[in-house]
Amino acid sequence: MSTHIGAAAGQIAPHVLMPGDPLRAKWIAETFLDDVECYSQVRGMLGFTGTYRGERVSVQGSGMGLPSLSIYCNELLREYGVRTIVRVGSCGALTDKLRLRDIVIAQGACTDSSMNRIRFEGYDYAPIADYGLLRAAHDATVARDLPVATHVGLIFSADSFYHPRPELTARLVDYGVLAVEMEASALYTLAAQHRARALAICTVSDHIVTGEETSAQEREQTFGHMVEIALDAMLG
Ligand SMILES: O=P(O)(O)O[C@H]1O[C@H](CO)[C@@H](O)[C@H]1O
Ligand SMILES: O=c1cc[nH]c(=O)[nH]1
Repeated sequence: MSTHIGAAAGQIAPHVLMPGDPLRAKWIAETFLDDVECYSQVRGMLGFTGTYRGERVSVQGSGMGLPSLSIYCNELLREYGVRTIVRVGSCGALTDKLRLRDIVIAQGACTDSSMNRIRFEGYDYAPIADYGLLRAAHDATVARDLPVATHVGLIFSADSFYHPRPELTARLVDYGVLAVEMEASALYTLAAQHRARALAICTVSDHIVTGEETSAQEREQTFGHMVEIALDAMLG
């Protein structure tokens, strides 16, 4: 058992889906996996292992924000031998090119977090997705002919959900950033450190431009297309 994950050695698969919401983790496990076992309930941050088309897959909640995700990623990568993590998150659309429920595959992640400034002593590091996963996820969206649009591009991993400086977010949009969430930058950095594969796929739950939003229940239980893409990419 690690400090924050109550699993024994071998209970977690090498491939992990990682939503922020632990109840989305439960929904994913119950909806998409067979032979599911819950391996952790520590702090309510649920973790499950099951099988998808015969392959073992785990689903681990990360909580919200880079620091929380970093705890779970560090423990998965250091103590449980995890090799692939695909975040299946929600995000806010920052541009009218995106619509509610569209999918964003995060090629790279900008951030206002100081975690990497501390890690790299002021140098800028560019956290990017694993190219093989990114390409496989994009191919999966084409093969599945999804009823929602998919966008590949930059995401902003913010420290604040209620951002105090929206004018700075607007500047990021001028430089091509599509959407805001709160974890991908840390996920990509930790995966690089541990020579693991990572990708973040997010469904647009809020539209910052139009003010549209989905309910908490919808964020928990209806963002299935990104999960299908993630499973195809991870196991394909
Ligand atoms: O729905 P999840 O995966 O938690 O992702 C997004 O939702 C949370 C904010 O509501 C943040 O964690 C953000 O990244
Ligand atoms: O971080 C997030 C996630 C969803 N919607 C937002 O506006 N921000």
